[in-house]
Amino acid sequence: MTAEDVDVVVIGLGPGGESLATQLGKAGLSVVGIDARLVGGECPYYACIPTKMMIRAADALAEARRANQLAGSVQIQPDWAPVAARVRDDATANWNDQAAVDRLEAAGVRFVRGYGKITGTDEVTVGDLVFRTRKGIVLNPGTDPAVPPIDGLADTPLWTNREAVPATAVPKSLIVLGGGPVGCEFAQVFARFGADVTVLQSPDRLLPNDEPESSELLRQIFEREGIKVVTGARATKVDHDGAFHVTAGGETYTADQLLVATGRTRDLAALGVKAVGIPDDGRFIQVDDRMRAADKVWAIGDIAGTGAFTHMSMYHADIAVADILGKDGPRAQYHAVPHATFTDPEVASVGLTQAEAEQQGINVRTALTRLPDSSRGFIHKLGNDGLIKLIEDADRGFLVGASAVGPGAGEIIGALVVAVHAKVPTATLKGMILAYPTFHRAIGAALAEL
Ligand SMILES: Cc1cc2nc3c(=O)[nH]c(=O)nc-3n(C[C@H](O)[C@H](O)[C@H](O)COP(=O)(O)OP(=O)(O)OC[C@H]3O[C@@H](n4cnc5c(N)ncnc54)[C@H](O)[C@@H]3O)c2cc1C
Ligand SMILES: NC(=O)c1ccc[n+]([C@@H]2O[C@H](COP(=O)([O-])OP(=O)(O)OC[C@H]3O[C@@H](n4cnc5c(N)ncnc54)[C@H](O)[C@@H]3O)[C@@H](O)[C@H]2O)c1
Repeated sequence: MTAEDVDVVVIGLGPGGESLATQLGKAGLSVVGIDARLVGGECPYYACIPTKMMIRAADALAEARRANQLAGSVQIQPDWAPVAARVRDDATANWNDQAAVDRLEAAGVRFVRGYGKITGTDEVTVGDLVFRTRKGIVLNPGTDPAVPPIDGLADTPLWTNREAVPATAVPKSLIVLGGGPVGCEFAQVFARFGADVTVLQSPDRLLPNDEPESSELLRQIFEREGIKVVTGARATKVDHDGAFHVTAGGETYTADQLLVATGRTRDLAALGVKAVGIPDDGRFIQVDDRMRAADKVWAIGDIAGTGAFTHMSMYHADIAVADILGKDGPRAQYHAVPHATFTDPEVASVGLTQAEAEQQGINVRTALTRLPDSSRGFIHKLGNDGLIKLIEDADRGFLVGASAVGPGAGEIIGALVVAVHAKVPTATLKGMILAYPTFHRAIGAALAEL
């Protein structure tokens, strides 16, 4: 096979890879973008966008139910059909990426659908095509759902996010294995559409990467909504006889459907990373602050292990683009990475948790205020659950982390991202004027406790 010479090959076109390839193509480089599945990756077709459409619908139902106590009498007949149609038609164009391929090609990128592999220094093979790169290779392979090696689980008709997103009907009953962001978001959606949902989570709380107070509040709300939450429950056995029977923590739970949401994985050996000196036995690819993983190799997105979020993939892309184009762009820094889990209430955070700050030896001072105690919480009444927690470095006098749980917490956290990112002195934050009566005004109440 004769190799073709190009400037850059991008293996995997998740949100970051797509953006990077587009930027480099527009900058005049000869770029080949390779994806085995759909251009844009998990986020537009099986993750962020369709799941947030499902959540929008589930939240509309919850809000309509609240109207019964706030605004009269409302009759609700949940129907999954409009949700499934919106996911199929609006979010994913029936899982067709032609529009994304067209956009990429309009930017001058050559798109190849197939599984790309590094087959030598500066060399990538996809099917019977071989490319030799002048400037380098960018890896944006993202992750596949991880299905744990539980006795009896393989070969059952389980769901991961890739089957739950295209679902055309709501199961009567659902076991959700894993209480991280994926498990929690889906659990509440399907419960609000009438499924009898049980979450089995092996750690002792939901969303273990968030503050314990956030986890505890979400658990209370899930239980209030009729979702069964079993923590400390590591699944060890699955039987399927039409229904799923999952054994965890000595008990057996039965449901019509099982959704596995136990994390993500990527086979680095299949990507051929060893050919450029990158170890292929770990979960992630180590990168420096310019996203360099090896000589003339960059890795961006989930695979970099700095937070599996679309905003991180896009952030990495811009840094790698600047480096590839030889520009003196900003270096990656991770002291103010935000995330939001879009349950109701939303659970958002930025920077360090209290435990992480303490582990780093920071002299931590914390403050916590509850949204129902705020004026806006009092007005809002039903659905006002939430909190704001601040983590201050007391010696240096600025916030190193913060959490917000509540209606619109993913928006509230924006103000705290600015504070943590820019290391704004706590004294300066205390002088802010916050509009009345907003939920974010509770940040002021929390600051007053520091
Ligand atoms: C259910 C769910 C909901 C989520 N919701 C949110 C959210 O609300 N907000 C948020 O910020 N994040 C969310 N995420 C996370 C988000 O989807 C990812 O962080 C995001 O997609 C970025 O991933 P990535 O750029 O690393 O690559 P991915 O999106 O995983 O895409 C990688 C692409 O590479 C391709 N590929 C892999 N290997 C090869 C190869 N060897 N050759 C060719 N192609 C290859 C794959 O086919 C895929 O298209 C969610 C995730 C899930 C599962
Ligand atoms: N809104 C968002 O930003 C959003 C939404 C969804 C997913 N994501 C990202 O996608 C990634 C994947 O999310 P996820 O929730 O699948 O993974 P996760 O790793 O965050 O959570 C999975 C949970 O399942 C538990 N678990 C593992 N094996 C188990 C078993 N056998 N029995 C019971 N519990 C078990 C794990 O301990 C963990 O707490 C995350 O990194 C997250 O950042 C982000």
